[in-house]
Amino acid sequence: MNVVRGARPSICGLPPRDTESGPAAAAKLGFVKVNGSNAIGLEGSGKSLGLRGGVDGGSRFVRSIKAMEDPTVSFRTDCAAISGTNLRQMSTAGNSTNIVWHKCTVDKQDRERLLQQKGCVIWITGLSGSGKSTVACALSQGLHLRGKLTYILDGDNVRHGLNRDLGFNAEDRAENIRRIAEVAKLFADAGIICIASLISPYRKDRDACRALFPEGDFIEVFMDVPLNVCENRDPKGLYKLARAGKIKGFTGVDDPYEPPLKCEIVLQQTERDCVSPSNMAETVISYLEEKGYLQA
Ligand SMILES: Nc1ncnc2c1ncn2[C@@H]1O[C@H](COP(=O)(O)OS(=O)(=O)O)[C@@H](OP(=O)(O)O)[C@H]1O
Ligand SMILES: Nc1ncnc2c1ncn2[C@@H]1O[C@H](COP(=O)(O)OP(=O)(O)O)[C@@H](O)[C@H]1O
Repeated sequence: MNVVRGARPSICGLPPRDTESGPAAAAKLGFVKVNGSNAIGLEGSGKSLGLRGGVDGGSRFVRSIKAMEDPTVSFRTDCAAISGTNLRQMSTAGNSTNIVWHKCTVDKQDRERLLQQKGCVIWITGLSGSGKSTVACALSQGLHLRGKLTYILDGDNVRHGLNRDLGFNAEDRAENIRRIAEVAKLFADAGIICIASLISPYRKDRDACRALFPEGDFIEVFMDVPLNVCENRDPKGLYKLARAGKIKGFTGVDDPYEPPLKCEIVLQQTERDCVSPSNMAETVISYLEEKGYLQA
């Protein structure tokens, strides 16, 4: 029995760092806290480990860490394999020259096995007020209840931080969309189902995002809601301000919205036909199920 206890073993002559502690460090060592006591997962032992998570309204999921059941998973201890430095290939990306891609032995598939899902991005596009944020939340909730890990990148929210330097002219919108797509790509690589909800009004910007992802991993969802419905909702009073000329370049008023010509999912709503956000979320979840994204 290979029980790892105490401080991390030293790697390449570096002394063990006793500053590393907490759940992340414990997880690295194979320790996971279950109901307050330390349970130990054993590499290659064929034993699974119960983990409690996904709490909602009193219901709990008990899931097992598949990686720990997988006899092919083993720790590499040689420096080259761990650091990935045996794969040196100089490249250039944008203004960055002489850069080297660093590859790790733990990859996307390993993370997906652990999470029992496939990393991807659900890209929700549509007019302001079309219900993007609402459906993003409903979707996140629906997937969470199924024990799936999601993260929402909402245009409005990301503009409070990472994209606070950007406005709403075409160039800034393109940069806003590009950055969110790059972040979504990192989340997808982490094995997470990333939900991006932003107007993303221009087709060519959305197509550029799609090109960043492997085939199938960019799932474009169009909120097909007529402008008058969005304008009647106007929860933030922005259409009113735009019509009064107090906001310039407002999407749908004096800046264009280009609907997708071909996308994976259309969530349609008319004045008469009111579909609930949870029904819309179910449509997306069915798609994910059918395409195999809810399993590793
Ligand atoms: N000029 C203009 N046009 C459109 N929207 C505007 C504008 N100015 C501010 N807002 C508010 O910003 C939110 C849109 O941000 P996004 O990052 O989704 O926009 S974009 O994808 O870069 O076009 C958008 O949020 P939602 O209503 O949730 O879509 C608006 O609240
Ligand atoms: N399926 C729906 N049916 C009726 N109203 C909705 C629906 N989805 C969203 N809404 C309402 O429409 C308004 C705009 O929704 P929101 O999610 O903020 O849109 P967006 O993020 O596209 O700007 C909100 O007041 C919300 O409650």
